[in-house]
Amino acid sequence: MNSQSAAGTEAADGTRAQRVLIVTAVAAEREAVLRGLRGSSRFDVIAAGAGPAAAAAGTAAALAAGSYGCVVSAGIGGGFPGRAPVGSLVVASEMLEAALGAETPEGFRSAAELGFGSVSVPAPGGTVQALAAALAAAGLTVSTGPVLTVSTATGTAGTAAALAARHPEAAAEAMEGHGVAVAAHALGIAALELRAISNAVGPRDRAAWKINEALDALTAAAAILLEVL
Ligand SMILES: O=C(O)c1cccc(C(=O)CC[C@H]2O[C@@H](n3cnc4c(=O)[nH]cnc43)[C@H](O)[C@@H]2O)c1
Repeated sequence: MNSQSAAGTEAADGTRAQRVLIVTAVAAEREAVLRGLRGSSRFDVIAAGAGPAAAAAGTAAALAAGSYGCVVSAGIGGGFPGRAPVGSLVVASEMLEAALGAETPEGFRSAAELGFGSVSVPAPGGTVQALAAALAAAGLTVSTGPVLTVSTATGTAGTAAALAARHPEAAAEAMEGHGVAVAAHALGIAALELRAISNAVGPRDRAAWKINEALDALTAAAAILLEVL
């Protein structure tokens, strides 16, 4: 007899049986995650490509080929100033599609405002809190909050301000989380998003991105995923 929770499937002997799929965008992120997982056979890690479409398609294909209890969108991301500093980690409370909508003379109208239905997939709250607590206990800087999925990385102060005004609780932005979550949700599988912050959301300064620092944080966080999921 197994007891099921968002954080895992615990067998009668106390062992966890849940298989976990981790979806990154690029190979460097996949390798960073694999370093942290230290060869655990319970986790599969794929690099599905950048953007929500590639992420959703890659996730759906992997879920069709295997049996998983949980899916994690993981990688580097941009942090909203004052919420998620460079080098820190963000565990998403929800994976929110922020780019889908329409321009109007009065400004951007979101897909939700246009009546397209929900553009947000909530993460399982207990697991989010457990993961954030475990990351903090390991000495890592972590915050929780919505992570926005965008198709164009923010590159101006104006876009950053507009996004922050529309989503004042947002902690980070990246390009895949909502796609991964929609694919998982369609199969009734819990989805999480974990971002290591490489840059601030704001005026583009690619040379200033701390990619290696963020990949190191991602490796450290993956080691904690082993304990929590
Ligand atoms: O150039 C490299 O060495 C390198 C190593 C690892 C990752 C990359 C990427 O460019 C990853 C692309 C991926 O990163 C996310 N991301 C990061 N910052 C932002 C942002 O400010 N806004 C949106 N997305 C961001 C995103 O998920 C991309 O798919 C390069």
